[in-house]
Formats: sequence, structure tokens, C-alpha cells
Amino acid sequence: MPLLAVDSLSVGYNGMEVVSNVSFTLDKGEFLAVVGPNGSGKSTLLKGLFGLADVLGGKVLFDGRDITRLAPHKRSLMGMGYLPQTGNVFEELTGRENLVLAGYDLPREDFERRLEEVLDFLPEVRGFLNRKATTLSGGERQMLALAMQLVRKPSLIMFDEPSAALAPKVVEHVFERIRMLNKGLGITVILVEQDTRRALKIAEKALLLVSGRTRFYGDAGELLARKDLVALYLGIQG
Ligand SMILES: Nc1ncnc2c1ncn2[C@@H]1O[C@H](COP(=O)(O)OP(=O)(O)OP(=O)(O)O)[C@@H](O)[C@H]1O
Repeated sequence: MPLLAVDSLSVGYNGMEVVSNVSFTLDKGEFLAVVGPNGSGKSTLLKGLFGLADVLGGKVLFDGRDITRLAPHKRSLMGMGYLPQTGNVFEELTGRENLVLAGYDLPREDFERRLEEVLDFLPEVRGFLNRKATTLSGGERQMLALAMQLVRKPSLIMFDEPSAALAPKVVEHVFERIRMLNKGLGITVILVEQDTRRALKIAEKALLLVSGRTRFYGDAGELLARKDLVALYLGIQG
């Protein structure tokens, strides 16, 4: 049984359809990149999968359970994580306070144990524990936001353009961490990313969305090799 099965999903806002009829499945530990031109509905698809946009048709099964209409916090309790582009940390709180909030529903001892595991995995976050999130750089905030996800031990994390507005060197680091949490911790990943080449190199599977519809779904390497699609929709050379 796949961890996530998306069947003919249509998503939109106020009854207006933005994403139409998208289907894919993800097994545990797989890595899917969602790519496509600006405005093609990539973020909307993630929001639909997390219960933050209107599902206008189709079905989403997670761990075998129909979650199509489930509230976002219940999805989170089931092991789904979602990292939006912005607004992913509480700015006025310290790193530790952010992490405590992320684990609000975990028993105290579990939380402390998990926090230690997360800090071993993301050692740089130790340095942010007593700093207010407002004082952190964009890349540091991403790391804190990632730690907030990991403390919940998700089986799936969905990232919405984690590299947006970050310096190239920092992007490298963020991607390395995403790769490690997939390969090392076995967490299933859906990545929406502007840097298509990078996304397709790190992922196994790819979904190319054009005007809200699936233009390609399959092996990420195969999409990279499809010069026609790459030239038309992805703006990367060769
Ligand atoms: N909250 C909203 N209400 C109404 N329409 C929206 C909302 N959010 C996005 N849209 C519209 O949905 C369409 C798809 O937007 P979306 O952000 O999902 O695309 P995207 O592929 O993620 O784009 P980008 O790569 O530029 O981030 C756009 O036409 C956008 O204007």
C-alpha cells in the first residue's frame, strides 16, 4: 500500500479550479519533485494535500485512510508535515519556544528526547535555541522550521520552494539536509521547487504541472532527459 495515493485531485479557491485531475502515488521513502512554470498550481496542489485549499474533486489517501476532507492539524497528527514558503516560524519567539510549540501535543519526555535527536541531526539549530526568530537569517529560519517539522517525526514532509530568497551557498545546505532526511531518516518528501534541475536531480519521481494539469508524471531522470518538455516548460538549458 502506498503511503500517499492521490486520485484525480482537483483543487482551487472559492470554487475556481486551479489544479485539475492530478493523480500520483508515493511509497514510503520516495522523493517526488513537483515542477512547472510560474502559476501552474504547484503551491495550490500542496495546499490541497494539506487541507489548506478547497478540494473540488478526487481523493487523497494517506496511510490507507481517506483524508480528502480532514483538517490540517489532524493531518499533522497522522504524520504529514508541510513547510510553506513563508510564515513557517513564530518570529517573536525563541528557537526553543518555536520547537516547544511545534511539539505542543507530545508528552514532555518524548518531546525532550525527540528534540535531542533533531538537534543531533541539525546541529546548527542548537545555536538558535535562545535566539528570537526575528534575528535569524532566511536560511537559519528554514533550518528552525525544518527542526519544528522533524520534532513531530513525520512520515511525509511537503516543502514549498525551500530555496526561495536564499543565497546559493545556503540553498546548497538546505538541499543537503532535505536529501539527508529522505535518504538517512527515510522520510517521504514532496518538493515544490523553482530550481528545476536541482529538484529533478535529487528526486526519484517528478510531476510536471502546466496550467494546473499533469504534463508529465514519472521518473525524474526521464523528465530531465525530455529536451522538448524541459525547453518548453522548465527554462533550463541542455
Ligand atoms: N489564495 C488564493 N486565492 C485565489 N487564487 C489563488 C490563491 N493562491 C493562488 N491562486 C492562484 O492560483 C494559481 C496558481 O498559483 P500557485 O501559487 O499554486 O502556482 P505555483 O505553480 O506555485 O506558482 P509559483 O511557481 O509562481 O509559486 C495562480 O493563478 C494564482 O493566482
